[in-house]
Amino acid sequence: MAFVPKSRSPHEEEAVETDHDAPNPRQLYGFPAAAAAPIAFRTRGSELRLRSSSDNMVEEEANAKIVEGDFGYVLEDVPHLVDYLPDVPTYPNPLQDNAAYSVVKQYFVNVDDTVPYKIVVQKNSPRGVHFRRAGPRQRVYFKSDDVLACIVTCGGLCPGLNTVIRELVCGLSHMYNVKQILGIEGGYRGFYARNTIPLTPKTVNDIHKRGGTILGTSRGGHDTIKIVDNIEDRGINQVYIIGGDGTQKGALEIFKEIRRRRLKVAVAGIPKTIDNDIAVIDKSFGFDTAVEEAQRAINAAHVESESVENGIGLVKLMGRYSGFIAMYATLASRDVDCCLIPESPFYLEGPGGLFEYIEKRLKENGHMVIVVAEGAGQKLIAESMQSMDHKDASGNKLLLDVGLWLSHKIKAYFSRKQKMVINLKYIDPTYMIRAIPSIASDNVYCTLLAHSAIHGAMAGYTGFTVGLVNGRHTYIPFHRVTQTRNKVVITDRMWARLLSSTNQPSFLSAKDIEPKEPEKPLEGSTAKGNRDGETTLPNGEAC
Ligand SMILES: Nc1ncnc2c1ncn2[C@@H]1O[C@H](COP(=O)(O)OP(=O)(O)O)[C@@H](O)[C@H]1O
Ligand SMILES: O=P(O)(O)OC[C@H]1O[C@](O)(COP(=O)(O)O)[C@@H](O)[C@@H]1O
Ligand SMILES: [Mg+2]
Repeated sequence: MAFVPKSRSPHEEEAVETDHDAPNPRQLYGFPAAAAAPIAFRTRGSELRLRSSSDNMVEEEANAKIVEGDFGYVLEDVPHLVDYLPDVPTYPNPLQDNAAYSVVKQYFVNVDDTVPYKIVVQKNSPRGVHFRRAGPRQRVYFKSDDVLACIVTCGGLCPGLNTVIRELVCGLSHMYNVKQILGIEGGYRGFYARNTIPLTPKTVNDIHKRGGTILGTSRGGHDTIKIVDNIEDRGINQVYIIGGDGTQKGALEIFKEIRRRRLKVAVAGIPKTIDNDIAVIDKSFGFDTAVEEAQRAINAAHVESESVENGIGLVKLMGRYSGFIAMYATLASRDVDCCLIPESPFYLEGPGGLFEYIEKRLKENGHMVIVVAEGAGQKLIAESMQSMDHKDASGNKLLLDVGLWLSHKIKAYFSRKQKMVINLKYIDPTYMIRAIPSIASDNVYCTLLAHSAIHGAMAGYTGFTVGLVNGRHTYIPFHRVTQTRNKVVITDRMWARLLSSTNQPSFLSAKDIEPKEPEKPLEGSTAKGNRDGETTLPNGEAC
């Protein structure tokens, strides 16, 4: 039977009389209680339809839970425990008795709330893809005393990791009275190779003031079966996984195995990447801190270069596949004359090349500052060094040092030109910008991400990652943030702003610029890459 929402007071949008009457997301979105063919249902006067059913429903749900509504509305929903445990009981949310939160009008998120992915629309645009809004629900699927949560951090460091750990521990304790929280040490392999450490608000109280992660981290070592065996053996029922694209892929595997075993375990991801390369989300935590810290290196490069004749300050910043840190640090600094990123191939010799530009800048200004993202120019270096492709333990490409290579090439070029003596200082602050504690604004952001993850897991959602989409906190299916990578689009306005502010050559000719595909209506999960086909600003705007 279709679910008909009852009349709602602000605190009653999910009102039910008994624990077992809680609206079941399976029913809400057309799944019958047990896996079978989808059914249509009506809510708030609009028809929502499951896009498709298949014989292999379980696998399909792991990858996509798509609901279609009127006027091209598409919800890319996240899994829920009741998808495979239809009889799991619910309880009133303890937040309704919490002195701090109970006074907030409409504290609980309306069960129908979703957030649009594309917000620039025209009169006849379809409503497009939406994600479920994050936040506390009126009913929860875990009794506080029964929760045994664990937290793990994986991949490279990023400012704010400790803040997220702290806020998960304090949020679980203070909002949901959870008493049992374990830290998994040393990344994924810590599940099966290390002992756990108990975490309490007291033990994590001031960790946000420290860089790194108190839990330790690692690359490689993801063994799904061993990890889930361990989760099951320890009786863990909420798993909070903080990490980048690789980590979220690992989290999806863990979720799928947990669901295959029909365990009542919620798996929530908190995306971490200093490179800001995770798809869909507006910005990753720690990114602002990284850009801020990069200013110190750029300032030093500027001071050094303008103090000598023909001074060149060269700064290498992080950015394996995406040049967001370099682009934003350059735009913020205004002292940078040239920014090189992985997305924008460049060349050294000849007209329109880097050497010609350096020479011109030095003649005009007597000094210059170059910022290079570590992933820039990799093809060029590989060609000149005939290097092999090396990978790290997680399978990420190991980069050749573009900073050292470029220093050497620039020096060699100008030593051949005897009339121009240059003075080059190379600064490599790459690890300094990610090993520091997060700045105030990132700390607040970390709190909200941690709280979103907790509310989602308590409400029975699973197999999701939290993320800011157009300034609103959402739950996003894992596969959505791992199938593509967020990159600077060099034919969009933000890169044009950078080119105009530095005056550097674009290193592109008209034939290098692929014609933009004509805009197609977004179709559910087929929509890939940046929304609106434009560069996503870390502040959430598209431009
Ligand atoms: N495709 C994958 N499937 C399962 N686990 C993965 C996958 N890719 C990476 N991982 C695991 O995720 C963890 C972190 O990955 P890594 O790429 O190093 O960092 P990040 O998550 O920051 O991108 C590692 O333990 C790695 O083994
Ligand atoms: O920690 P390592 O292995 O030296 O890795 C350095 C890489 O880590 C990064 O900080 C990104 O790390 P993640 O993929 O873990 O987010 C890159 O900027 C850099 O290339
Ligand atoms: Mg990564």
